[in-house]
Amino acid sequence: MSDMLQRLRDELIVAGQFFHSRGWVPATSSNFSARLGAETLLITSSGQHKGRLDAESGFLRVDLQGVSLDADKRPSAETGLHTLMYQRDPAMGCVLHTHSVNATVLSMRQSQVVLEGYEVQKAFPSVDTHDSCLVIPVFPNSQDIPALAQAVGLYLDANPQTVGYLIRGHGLYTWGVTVADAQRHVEALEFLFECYYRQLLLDR
Ligand SMILES: CSC[C@@H](O)[C@@H](O)C(=O)COP(=O)(O)O
Ligand SMILES: [Zn+2]
Repeated sequence: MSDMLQRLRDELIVAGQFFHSRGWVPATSSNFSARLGAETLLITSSGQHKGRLDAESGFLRVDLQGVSLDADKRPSAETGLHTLMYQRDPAMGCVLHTHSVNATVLSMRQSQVVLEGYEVQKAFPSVDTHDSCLVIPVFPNSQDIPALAQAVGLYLDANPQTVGYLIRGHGLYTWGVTVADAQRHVEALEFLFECYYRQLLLDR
């Protein structure tokens, strides 16, 4: 087993523990991946508790089409939403999907979440001022992952600055060059969703 695989696997295990401590990966929800090479990804296997990932059974390798390279293990049911991001960008290093209460509830009420005026928007490399606008689109949920991935891909073609998206009643997808970057983006978006939600309540 390569040093890189072990390092990325350990980083994803720690990310899962952190997300679990914050209540963002309930039950067996959520999935994580990281790039091992030009054509290979490490991804969580389906049905695992992401706060208690086992180094052996919790992960497998897939190719960029999502085909398992470890025959005895089944990749995440949402692998197509991960491979989409790596296929689009050779610099993509990590994709994280979480199921927080705020992401789930907001996605039921909004067609998009528009974040404006928050200092924490600067957690994203493309943002250098609070005086900016981050649009987080909401896609209808679907069990047809190839169709969902196609819809996301078309949106990203038209909106390449997008830093993450929501799936209605389901959760958040965000990404980064490294696991640390993607983890920071989950944390920033969760903070911003909490602020957005509280502002909606104050404005009622
Ligand atoms: C336990 S419900 C959540 C799942 O349906 C799914 O949305 C999810 O995030 C986890 O699926 P998985 O196949 O374990 O990667
Ligand atoms: Zn999910």
